[in-house]
Amino acid sequence: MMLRIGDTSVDRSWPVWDESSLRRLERDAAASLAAHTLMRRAGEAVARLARARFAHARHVVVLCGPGNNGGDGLYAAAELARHGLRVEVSMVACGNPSGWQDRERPADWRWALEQAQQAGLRPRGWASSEAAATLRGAELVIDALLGLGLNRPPQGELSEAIAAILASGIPALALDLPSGLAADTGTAPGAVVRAEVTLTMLGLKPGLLTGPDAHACGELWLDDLDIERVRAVDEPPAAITRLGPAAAQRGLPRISAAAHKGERGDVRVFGGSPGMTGAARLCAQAALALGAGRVFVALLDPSAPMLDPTHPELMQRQPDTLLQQAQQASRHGGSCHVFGPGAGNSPGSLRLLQDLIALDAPLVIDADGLNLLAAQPRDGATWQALRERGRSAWLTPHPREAARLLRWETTRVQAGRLHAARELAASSGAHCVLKGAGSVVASATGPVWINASGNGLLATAGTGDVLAGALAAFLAQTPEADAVAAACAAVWLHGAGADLALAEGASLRAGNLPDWMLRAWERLARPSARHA
Ligand SMILES: NC(=O)C1=CN([C@@H]2O[C@H](COP(=O)(O)OP(=O)(O)OC[C@H]3O[C@@H](n4cnc5c(N)ncnc54)[C@H](OP(=O)(O)O)[C@@H]3O)[C@@H](O)[C@H]2O)[C@@H](O)CC1
Ligand SMILES: Nc1ncnc2c1ncn2[C@@H]1O[C@H](COP(=O)(O)OP(=O)(O)O)[C@@H](O)[C@H]1O
Ligand SMILES: [K+]
Repeated sequence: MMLRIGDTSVDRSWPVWDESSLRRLERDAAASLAAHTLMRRAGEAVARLARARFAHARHVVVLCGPGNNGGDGLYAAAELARHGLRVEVSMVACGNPSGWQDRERPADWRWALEQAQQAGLRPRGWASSEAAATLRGAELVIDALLGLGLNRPPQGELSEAIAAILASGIPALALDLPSGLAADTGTAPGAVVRAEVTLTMLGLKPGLLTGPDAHACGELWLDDLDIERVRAVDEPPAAITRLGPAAAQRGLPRISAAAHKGERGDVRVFGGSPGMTGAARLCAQAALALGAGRVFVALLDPSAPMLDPTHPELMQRQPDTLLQQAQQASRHGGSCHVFGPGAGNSPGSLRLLQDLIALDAPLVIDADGLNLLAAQPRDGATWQALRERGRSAWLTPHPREAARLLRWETTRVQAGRLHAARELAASSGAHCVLKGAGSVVASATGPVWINASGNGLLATAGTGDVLAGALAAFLAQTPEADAVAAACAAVWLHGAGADLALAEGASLRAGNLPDWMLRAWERLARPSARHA
């Protein structure tokens, strides 16, 4: 079965596999199949997609590397030649042709080379001096240089071939992964192919969904090579799961027809020190828009006006008053607190954060709340209280905030986003939403989700405050047992709103993001889901 990931008509909760799990799956599958079956299926799938997706291409160059990724490419080349296309095959970093059938080479690779030769192809070695000529006139280049086996920056012929693809401007169909992209992390240690389309085999890899170079994959397709075990699952989620609309839909708050405002959750937002009141207001406005029954906001700037005339529904209180209200209410459920947007770093802010951590209500810690936390010793009382609290806490760092919390460099966070999010969750006992393209939702135990929605339009001030407010609105309306599903819904809608804005060519700013999120919600929710 082959399909385009992101096609909403077939969206499922796709499991995502790290390299070692994929290798295990491959071994298990290969053990019960005739020799070379997986490579045959992979090559056939690539040829099928090449012919369908690049139907105009009559002249195809296939660049094959020294491992099984190259073997898949050789079999795909044979298939394309059998369909009458003009196909040229270049063997990159494969050494002298006289050694291609040496026993040290992978058996599948040697078999695929024979298949290509039997199809009438004459694979040639890579000639550095003729790099540009190798690709000249081609309408499609199939990148079968490196896949799962990347273990160091591409050098020599491999980096030359990647550079030639990049310089040629010819559309590239990457086989399994864009060559140079690390499957587990979405980083590129050196040059990386920028593919128009990637057809990945067997299962999705984290590095195609999150990480600084994940976007190198372009349009993403999956072929499961007809291995039953890797099919999309609904329940329970895999260890790592792609967060798409199907999963988001399951986490949407259910609003009963007879609901009253007390049942739709109270959100209390603490933040907005002098000069930063907008951050707390944006957060509160988002909580309101996303359906919280009542939203209270305490601004830490004592001179801030007590009314937001654009949003008279918001109830503004002094910080001490709102804290007292939170202390009295927190045991009754149906509320969520947010600490952080624009909160500053004064001793008073820290005390407030500590008081909120001590309460028995869900708590979202964002922005300055995370910076205050980062400045506290890991073995001190604040972190200890966070680890020991009974109700869920949510940390929503962007990569730099995560780096401060973990005491790492930001580049280290970005070089292993799943690892960073898990590490943060494990050390704090809280759930973590590591923001940035492909946001990662992780818990101390339990599965990790990688968000599939969102785009660069979100890279504008205040959109993180909106996420914190939306998250709080959903958590306040959801029983603790379903908190992760609700958070996933909020994270997905946040990106999906931006995707709708992009599709319509509209401008996006934090202030109108909640409206776009509601439109995304409208599209997602069947009437029965919203009003069940
Ligand atoms: N496992 C699966 O689930 C399935 C796998 N399938 C296919 O197999 C592919 C994985 O094959 P693979 O393991 O042979 O690795 P691959 O990426 O071809 O390269 C390894 C070779 O490259 C070399 N090399 C690495 N980095 C290098 C560098 N920077 N610069 C230079 N050389 C470098 C490395 O050399 P070495 O480290 O040994 O010196 C080795 O020779 C996978 O992506 C998919 O296409 C599917 O068909 C079925 C399901
Ligand atoms: N290129 C991108 N693709 C997807 N999401 C993005 C991108 N850039 C930013 N975002 C999202 O936008 C939000 C920005 O949050 P944050 O950095 O906290 O901003 P602020 O502090 O200004 O509110 C996060 O949810 C992040 O995931
Ligand atoms: K590749």
